[in-house]
Amino acid sequence: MSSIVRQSAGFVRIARYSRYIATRRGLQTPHLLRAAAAVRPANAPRYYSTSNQPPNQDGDEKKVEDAAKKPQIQSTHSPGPTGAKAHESSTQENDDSLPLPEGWIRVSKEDFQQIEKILENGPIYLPEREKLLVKEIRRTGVPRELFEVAMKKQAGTFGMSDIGSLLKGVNKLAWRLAELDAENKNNNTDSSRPSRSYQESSSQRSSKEEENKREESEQTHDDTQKPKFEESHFKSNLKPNPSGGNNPFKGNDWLSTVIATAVAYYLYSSISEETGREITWQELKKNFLDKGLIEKMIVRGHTVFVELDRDATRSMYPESVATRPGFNYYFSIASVDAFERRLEEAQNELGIPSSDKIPVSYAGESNFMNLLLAFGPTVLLVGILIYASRRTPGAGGSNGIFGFSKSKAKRFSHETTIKVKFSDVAGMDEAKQEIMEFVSFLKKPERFQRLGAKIPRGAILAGPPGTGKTLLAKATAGESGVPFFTVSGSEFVEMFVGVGASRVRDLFATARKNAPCIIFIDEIDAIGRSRGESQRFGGNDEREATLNQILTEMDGFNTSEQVVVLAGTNRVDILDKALMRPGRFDRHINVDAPTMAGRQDIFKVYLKKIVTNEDIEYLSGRLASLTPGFAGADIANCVNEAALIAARGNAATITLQHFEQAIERVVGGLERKSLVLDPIEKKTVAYHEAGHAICGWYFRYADPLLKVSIIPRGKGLGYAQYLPGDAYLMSYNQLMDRMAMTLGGRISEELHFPTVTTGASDDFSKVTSMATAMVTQWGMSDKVGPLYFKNDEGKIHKPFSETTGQTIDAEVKRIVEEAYKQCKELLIEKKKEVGIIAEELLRKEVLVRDDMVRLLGPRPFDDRDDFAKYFGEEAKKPPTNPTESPSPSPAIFQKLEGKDMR
Ligand SMILES: Nc1ncnc2c1ncn2[C@@H]1O[C@H](COP(=O)(O)OP(=O)(O)OP(=O)(O)O)[C@@H](O)[C@H]1O
Repeated sequence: MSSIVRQSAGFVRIARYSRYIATRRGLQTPHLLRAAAAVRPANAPRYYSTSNQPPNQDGDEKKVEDAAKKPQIQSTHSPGPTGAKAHESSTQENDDSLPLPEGWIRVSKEDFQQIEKILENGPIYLPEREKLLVKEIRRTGVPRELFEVAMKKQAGTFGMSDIGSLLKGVNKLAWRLAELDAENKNNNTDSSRPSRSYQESSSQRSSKEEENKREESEQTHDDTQKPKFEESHFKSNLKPNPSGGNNPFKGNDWLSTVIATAVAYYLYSSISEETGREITWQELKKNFLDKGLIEKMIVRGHTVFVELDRDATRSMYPESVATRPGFNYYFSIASVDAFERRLEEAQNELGIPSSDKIPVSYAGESNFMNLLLAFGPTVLLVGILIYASRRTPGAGGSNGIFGFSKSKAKRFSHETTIKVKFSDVAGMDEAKQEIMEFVSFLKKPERFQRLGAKIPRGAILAGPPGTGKTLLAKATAGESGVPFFTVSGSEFVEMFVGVGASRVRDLFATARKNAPCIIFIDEIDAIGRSRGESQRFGGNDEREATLNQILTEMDGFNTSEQVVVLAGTNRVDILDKALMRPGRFDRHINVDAPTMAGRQDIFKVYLKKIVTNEDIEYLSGRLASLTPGFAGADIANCVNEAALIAARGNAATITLQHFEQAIERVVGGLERKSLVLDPIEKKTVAYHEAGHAICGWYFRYADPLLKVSIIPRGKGLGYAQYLPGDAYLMSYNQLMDRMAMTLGGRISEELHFPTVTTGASDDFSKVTSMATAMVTQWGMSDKVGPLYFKNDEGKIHKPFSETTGQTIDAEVKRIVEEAYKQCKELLIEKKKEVGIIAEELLRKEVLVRDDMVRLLGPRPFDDRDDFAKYFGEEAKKPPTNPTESPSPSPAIFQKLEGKDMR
């Protein structure tokens, strides 16, 4: 395709050039017209007016005399090319004419008209003004090629093969006229030095004048009104230049001729006379078939071309286009059968004997077209595939097409994207410590190699979501300043078999090329799941092949290759043991949810990035104690939420209140202002939450209560917020108090309403799972004993006997009943207090710790240290947010113990 485009662009260039020769370099009309205009005022009357000639002009009189001495020129008309000799001989008869170069022919008036017609209508377009110059060819003669073409045209034998000659002739002529023009201009500018040739020209001019006048009177044309050029400008003693000067088409250069022919064909075919015309069957029958003028018919697809007997047609229709060579009528047919029938009938009607019937031949539409239609789509498809495969970097061969087998790992480099440093990762000092060793290995490998230490190949970072595993890996790359390739385990898995393994190969090959570098495979459990585990569910060969490839690649490193593989997962428990063995992922780094101090550090990192006037030390501590169980990602989100809340209120800085609103939003969910509870439901929710609050206040081991609310948020209709603190061990009593407190809502409903609601189901779920864990995992049941039964819901068979199962059920029930009894005794005792808190809740909707102290007096037990520091008497009081709009609603109650109670 592109070659065709290039080719036609080449034609266009040549065509332009050809035209350029004829119009710019050749005829130089603008100059000519300017020159003509300059002399016209003086000379025009002498040329174009016979009646207004000024009487006393010596020069003119002399010219008239000269003209009278010269013999009259008689044009010799030659009917065809054979008359060329006669034309050449006529050169002597015309003194006004210029010497004829070799291969040029003098033309008669009739021939001149014919040539003029060709030049005006021929393949090369001449602007109107330049056509006037064509008149000059009476004096210059014409190239033989042009003359012959003119004769052929006159005889009606002009064909495609003559186009080359025509163009060549036109070019030669254009060039000659241009030279004349150039010479005349030179003469004009050097008027102070009249040359001999000029004097000759002057003498010739008068004879020309005479001739013009004679022609004018003969033709009785009113040419006097037409603008004419000063002829003296074209008279010169210019030596003939048969080779055409600088003409690029000079001589018989075959290439020029071929190109010229091609250009001419292109131009001519676009403007030439028609080569065919559609005709109806009726017309064809009436005008040609019935008269026996049809020689042959050719069926091509659904078109029939009619070949006429040209001589017979010429004798019958001498003026018809049908007589032109190469001209054919054609008509369309619906089907070949129908056409044959019709033709047969028409010929039978005319009584044409079978031996004289019109021969019909059948031609394939076009071999090329047929081939194109048959093989084109296939060739195109194959071409596209090959093209696509070539475009894929490194494609072909083992990499296959479209890059399916290329690793999708994203590459980051120290200079461009990885700006994370260890200082940006807060609250996981041990993990940082572990991983920093990789950095020193990448930076100074010789320190390890010198002592014969083997460089660790990789580390698995395991921990809950959002705890900063990816961040830690990025910081490692940022600190070590090496390229960092990050890819998710799921990106190895594709629907094509073998793709995962080849992507692993590609990833490691790229990493080796860029060593030293770090590969980080996030969510490695997507491919690193234990092979034995997956067999149980039918297995997945593709995933296993990918895992095997990772194992192979990690084995394939030699100790000097500085490629470190880090992997992140939330499910380290299901990873294949082979992956975890030393020599592959040597280090197992736990990245757990941050402790209180860790959260404080993380808060500090993010508080630095926002605008706040609060004391960062106090603020970060308070926020950290408000957010037990929060991972780094939750903290980052919380700080951002606070900034958004502050911005929404057009605040100048972010205050503690904004942070607390943000935490509440993150913990409890979005406030549901549209949820309107009816009064009974609202009252039930208030008493339910008051039951929890009273339990939290009066049970010794309950977590400190922070806030009670009956504003619906997230999925819950109300909630009580406790601060459980970072408890790593829990005693039996703590568990019992927590269970009793969780049942406080339902028991309060029982005590204050005639019936109970569905709102306590989430409480029951928590209580049940706590009691079950006490019996089956924590060894807190004497009857079951110190046994551990893993609660795996996927397993069909329980890991204990039927009898043990019954014992477990009985023990779980017993523990829950004990907690129930404990709670009921307290709430019966504190029934009045429950009522006080519930009524206050109905009024204010949100109660904070201060309200509880005001209504119930101080809590009878000491608070935890951290709680006392940030929320006790000595601490600044957190601003309350009682202004949030009330909104009652149906169904489920949900409470929050920090984050755990969701
Ligand atoms: N210790 C931390 N210090 C600072 N920012 C942290 C920390 N942990 C998490 N973040 C923030 O949380 C975002 C998410 O962390 P990251 O993607 O590293 O978690 P992850 O453990 O890889 O999670 P997942 O297991 O879901 O992939 C980080 O971009 C960062 O903003």
